[in-house]
Amino acid sequence: MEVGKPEVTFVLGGPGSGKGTQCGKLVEKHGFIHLSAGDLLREERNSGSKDAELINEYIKEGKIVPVEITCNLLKKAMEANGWDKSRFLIDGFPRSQDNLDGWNEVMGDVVNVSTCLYLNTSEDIMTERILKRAETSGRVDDNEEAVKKRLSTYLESTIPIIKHFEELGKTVEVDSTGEIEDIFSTIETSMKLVEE
Ligand SMILES: Nc1ncnc2c1ncn2[C@@H]1O[C@H](COP(=O)(O)OP(=O)(O)OP(=O)(O)O)[C@@H](O)[C@H]1O
Ligand SMILES: Nc1ccn([C@@H]2O[C@H](COP(=O)(O)O)[C@@H](O)[C@H]2O)c(=O)n1
Repeated sequence: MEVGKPEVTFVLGGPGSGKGTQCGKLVEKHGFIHLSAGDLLREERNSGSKDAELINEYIKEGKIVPVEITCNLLKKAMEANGWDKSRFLIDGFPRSQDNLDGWNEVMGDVVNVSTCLYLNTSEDIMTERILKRAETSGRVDDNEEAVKKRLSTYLESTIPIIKHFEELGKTVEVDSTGEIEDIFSTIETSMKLVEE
C-alpha cells in the first residue's frame, strides 16, 4: 500500500456475475470496505435528490449515469468510511471510458488502484441469476428486457475498461461460474489474500 493513500480494487463483471456476493465475503473475511456504485446510485435516487429522476431513467435503461454524479457519491462514501490506511472494493465502477476519465481526474492522484477483479461467466448464467433475484429484489432493472440492455452496455462499455486494466497488468480474472464458496477460494488465491 502506498503511504497515506487508500488502496482500491475495482470489481467488474456483467450483471449477475456475482460482484456483490463475492464483495460481501471479502469484507467478512479480509476486512475490505465495500462500496457498490449501483447501491450508491439507488440510495441517491431514493433520497429524492435533484438527480433522482435522471438516475432512475438511466438505471431503467441499463445505461451508465454521468460520472460526475457517480464519482462524487463514491468520493463522499470513501471519505465517510475513513480515508487513510483503508482498502476499498469499488463494485461496478468504472463501467465505461467516461467513468474512468472522471475517476482519473478527481481521484487519480489521491488513491492507488492496485487491482481490477474481473468476475467472468456466461450471459445465460448471468441472466438466469438475475431473473431468480427478480423474484425478491424489487429492482426496476431486474427483468428480461432490462437485463438485455445491461448486458449490451457491459459488452460495449465495460469490457474495454477491463482490457485497459489488463494492459496495465492489474486485471485478475476469475471464472464466476459454479458454487459461491469455490469462486471465493479462487478469488482469495488469485488476489494473493491466502497462501496457495
Ligand atoms: N455462484 C453463484 N451461484 C448461484 N447464484 C449466485 C452465485 N453468485 C451470486 N448468485 C446470486 O445471483 C444474484 C446476482 O448476484 P450478485 O448480486 O452478487 O451479482 P452482481 O454482479 O452484483 O449483480 P448486479 O451487477 O446486477 O448487481 C444474487 O441473487 C446472488 O445471490
Ligand atoms: N458505475 C455505475 C454503476 C451502476 N450504474 C447504474 O446502476 C445500474 C445498476 O448497477 P449494479 O452494479 O447494481 O448492477 C446499472 O445498470 C447502471 O444503470 C451506473 O450508471 N454507473
